Amino acid sequence: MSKLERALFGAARFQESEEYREFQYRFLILVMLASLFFASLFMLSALSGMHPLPTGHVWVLGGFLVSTGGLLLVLRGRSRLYAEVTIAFFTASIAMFTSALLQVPENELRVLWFYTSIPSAYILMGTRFGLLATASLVVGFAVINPWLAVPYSRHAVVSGLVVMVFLGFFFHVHVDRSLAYFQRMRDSNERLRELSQHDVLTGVLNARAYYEQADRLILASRRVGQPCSVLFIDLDHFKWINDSHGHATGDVVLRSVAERMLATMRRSDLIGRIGGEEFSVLMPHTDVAQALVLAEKLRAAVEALMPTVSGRPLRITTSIGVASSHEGDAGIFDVQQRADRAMYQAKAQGRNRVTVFDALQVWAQAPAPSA
Ligand SMILES: Nc1nc2c(ncn2[C@@H]2O[C@H](COP(=O)(O)OP(=O)(O)OP(=O)(O)O)[C@@H](O)[C@H]2O)c(=O)[nH]1
Repeated sequence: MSKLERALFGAARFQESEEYREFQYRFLILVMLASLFFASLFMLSALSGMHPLPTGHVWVLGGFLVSTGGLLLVLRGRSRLYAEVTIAFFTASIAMFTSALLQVPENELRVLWFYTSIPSAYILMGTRFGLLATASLVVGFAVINPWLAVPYSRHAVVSGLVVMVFLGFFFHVHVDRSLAYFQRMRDSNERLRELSQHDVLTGVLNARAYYEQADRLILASRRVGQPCSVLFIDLDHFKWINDSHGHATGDVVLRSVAERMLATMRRSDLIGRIGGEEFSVLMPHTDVAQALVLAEKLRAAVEALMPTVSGRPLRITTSIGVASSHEGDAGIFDVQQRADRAMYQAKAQGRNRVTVFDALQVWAQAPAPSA
C-alpha cells in the first residue's frame, strides 16, 4: 500500500476474497471526500457572499459537512462499520438534497443531486438497497413537488421520474451482473486454491501445503510454550500390493487408508501425503506420550481396515515413527526428520508398529566425537 493510499483509506485490511468489498470501501471514501469538497465550496461561497444561500440551508450544509467528516473519521481503518456508515452518509446526503429542493428554488437544476444517489446506492450497497433508494426517490419526488415554492411542471416531473427509473434499471442490471461475476471469480479461485493444496488421489493436503501449514502450527505452539508432535506413517510392503494386485488397487488402498486415518484423528490435527505411500501427521499442543496414543490408534485402525481385494480381505499395515518438537527446531523438517528415523526403526524392528524417536539410541549410533 502506497503512502497516498494509506493516507486516504487508513489501515483497513481485506482478504483476497473481499476484493469487491474493498472496492466499495474505497469508493465510499472517495465519494465522501468529493462530497466534502463540493459542500465546502458551496459553504465558502455562501459565507463570503459570492453565492448567497438561505440561512436554513447553510445550517443544513454545515450539518452535512460535520456529519460526513465524522463518518469519514469513523470509517477509516474500521471497514467492519461500512454498512452503518454508508447508510448514515446516504441519509445525510438525501437530507441535504431535500433541503436544497425546499429552500433554494432559484436553482432549477437542484433536483439533479438526487440522481447522483442512484448509482451510489447500487454501487455502495448492492441491488436491494439500490432498488429501495430508487423507489423512495421516485415516490419522494412525486410527493414533494406540489409542496415546493415553485413546483416543477407536470412534464418536468414525468421526465424526471422516467429518467430516475431508467437510471435505476441500468445500474440494477449492471451491479447485479458485476456481483454475479465477482462471486463466480471468488468461487473458482477458491476451487483452484483447494486443488493446489490437496493431493488428487487421497484428498488430504499435498506435501507443499502440509509443510506450510505445519510450519505455522509449530511456530504458534512454540509461542505459547506448547509441544507439537509429528507422526511419519509409511505403508508396509506397498510395492508388493501394487505388484500382486495392480496399481489401481494400490490407489484404492491409499485412498481408503487416508480416509480411515482422517476419520480416526482429531479435527485439529493436520495430515498430508508427503510421498507415494508416506503420510505425515502434525498434532499441535501434543506431547510425545499423547502422540503415541494416537499413533497406536491409527496403526490399529488401518490394520482393521481389511479392504476386499480380488474377493479376499487384504491386511494393510503401517510403520509409524513419532517425534516431538524441541526448542531449537527451525520448523516441521527438523521434527519430521526425527519421526522419519523413528519410522525406519519401526521397519527394522519388523514393521506394523509404532516407534518413538530415541535420541540416546541415535547418539549411540553416531560416530564418537574425536578427542
Ligand atoms: N498405487 C500407487 N502406488 C504408488 C503411488 N506412489 C508410490 N507408489 C508405490 O509405492 C511403492 C513403495 O515401495 P517401497 O518404497 O519399496 O516400499 P514398500 O514396498 O512399502 O516397502 P517398505 O516401506 O519397506 O515396507 C512403490 O512400488 C511405488 O511405485 C501411487 O500414487 N499409487
